[in-house]
Amino acid sequence: MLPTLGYSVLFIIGAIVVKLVVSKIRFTKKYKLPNVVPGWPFIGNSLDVPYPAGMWGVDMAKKYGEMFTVNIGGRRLVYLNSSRVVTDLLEKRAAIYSSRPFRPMLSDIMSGGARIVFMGYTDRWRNQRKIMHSILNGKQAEAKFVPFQDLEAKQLVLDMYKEPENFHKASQRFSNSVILSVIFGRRAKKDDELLKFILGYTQTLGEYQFNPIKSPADVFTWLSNIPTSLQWWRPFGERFFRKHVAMFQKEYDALLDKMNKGTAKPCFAVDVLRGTAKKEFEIDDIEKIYTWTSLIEAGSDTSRVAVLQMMAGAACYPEWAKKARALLDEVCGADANRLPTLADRSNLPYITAVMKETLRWRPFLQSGVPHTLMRDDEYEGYKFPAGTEFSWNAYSIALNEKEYSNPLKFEPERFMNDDLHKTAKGHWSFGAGRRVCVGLNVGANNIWIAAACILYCFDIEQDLDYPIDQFNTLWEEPLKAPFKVKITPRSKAHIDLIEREGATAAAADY
Ligand code: HEM
Repeated sequence: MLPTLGYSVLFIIGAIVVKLVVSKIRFTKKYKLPNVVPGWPFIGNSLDVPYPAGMWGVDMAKKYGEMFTVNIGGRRLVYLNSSRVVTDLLEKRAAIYSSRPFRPMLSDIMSGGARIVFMGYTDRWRNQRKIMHSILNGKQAEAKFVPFQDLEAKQLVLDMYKEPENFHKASQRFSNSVILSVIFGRRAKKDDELLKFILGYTQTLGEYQFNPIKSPADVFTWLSNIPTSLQWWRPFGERFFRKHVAMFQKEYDALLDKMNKGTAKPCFAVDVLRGTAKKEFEIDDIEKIYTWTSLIEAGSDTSRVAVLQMMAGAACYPEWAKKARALLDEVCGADANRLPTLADRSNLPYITAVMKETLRWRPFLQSGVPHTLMRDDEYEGYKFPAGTEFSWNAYSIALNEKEYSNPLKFEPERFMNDDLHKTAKGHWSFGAGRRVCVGLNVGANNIWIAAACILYCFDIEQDLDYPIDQFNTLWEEPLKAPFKVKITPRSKAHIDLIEREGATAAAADY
């Protein structure tokens, strides 16, 4: 009996090995991927990619050149390390390079299949994207956002003045409040419950991204076919989903209550609930919740981090901040006459360059976001199978001197050119092709007004006892300040201005 069982097991193992070898030979005959990085059997390079991956990406690009391929548990991910190849593939061939990897845990279990950022290139994605586009872009949308951005920036400088050590919290509240006002018609409070909840779960989503231990089915996707009772990761994912829906349901119910009492402010959610929004918005409640939630999380986290990076840039390279200050003084007065507003954009092109350089200097998504190829493709002698993933290697492009002169330096002058007002041109921080950030105009204005008000009001300096690590800082650190910095008001007149305009902003209660 035993020898027979032993032979059977040996036979099965042998058959699997032969199958693997045959499919590998077939694959190698048919396809050719660029610079395949050696990995371990079965798990490939799953354990090699650190988080954050920025400086790892820089080193790998130096070693392998314009493209290299890693294997994450059988999924092939090609890193694109130059603007040339990102443009050729993700931009020019966007029609077939715009899907997303299949993520049974993150997308389906944890997000009910309704979170746009994880969706494939499907009709559902197109519809949600259309909805978001209509909320975020165009002249009418801008007219809705700008008053909130101006108001929240005033409170931002007040919060930084009162509690400079909590500058990260001030930035969190600022960006979150802008998008909350547009979506739910309410401001974010200090230590807002929803904001804390978002910061907590975005960190969890980050930790679960392609983590073979926490989220094995996203790495070894075939695991999603085993019986659900054996999927040990599933109960956590389902709990995460239920908690998420319950939290946003609370917002939804609070808004319904305000609508019944006649106290609801005009906002996007009210339009949807009253049925006055467009036809695309006829979607089920889970999808409504995820449309709002995606806007609130993507709209908060990215801008809050960018504002902190702008401050790190000012502390590390003070000469550009001095120049920006002088230009702001010409427009708003050297004696602290008034805070800048977004209406000043046409008179302050240098601040627009500061906004673009903030995005270029240290991209928020350090090694990009994978786009999935939808059918087989060929490029410069390589043959890619459908399903291959491609990511722009953001840090490696941003810090490469073939792409930018003096790339380590924060130097807004590099953007003072004819493309200044093309927000996404000259850097890849908003992504590429058809998946490019749908909120880029809102994000750009958030950074613009925050930078203008902060640079006008404060001296931002390094704390020499704690120099800023420009390369390995985890900028998106959710619970504490990612670096130390000294924030000092410029003068008594500036303090008066901050208190005066900040107090009016803080009093706006809705
Ligand atoms: C500094 C600000 C921002 C940065 C750096 C940023 C960056 C990005 C990046 C890199 C992507 C992925 C692009 C790709 O896959 O090619 C993305 C997608 C997205 N962003 Fe932003 N973003 C910012 C602000 C915003 C804002 C303010 C909103 C909304 C209010 C927003 C909403 C979204 C959404 C919904 C997606 C998913 C789009 C899709 O998958 O089709 N973002 N963003």
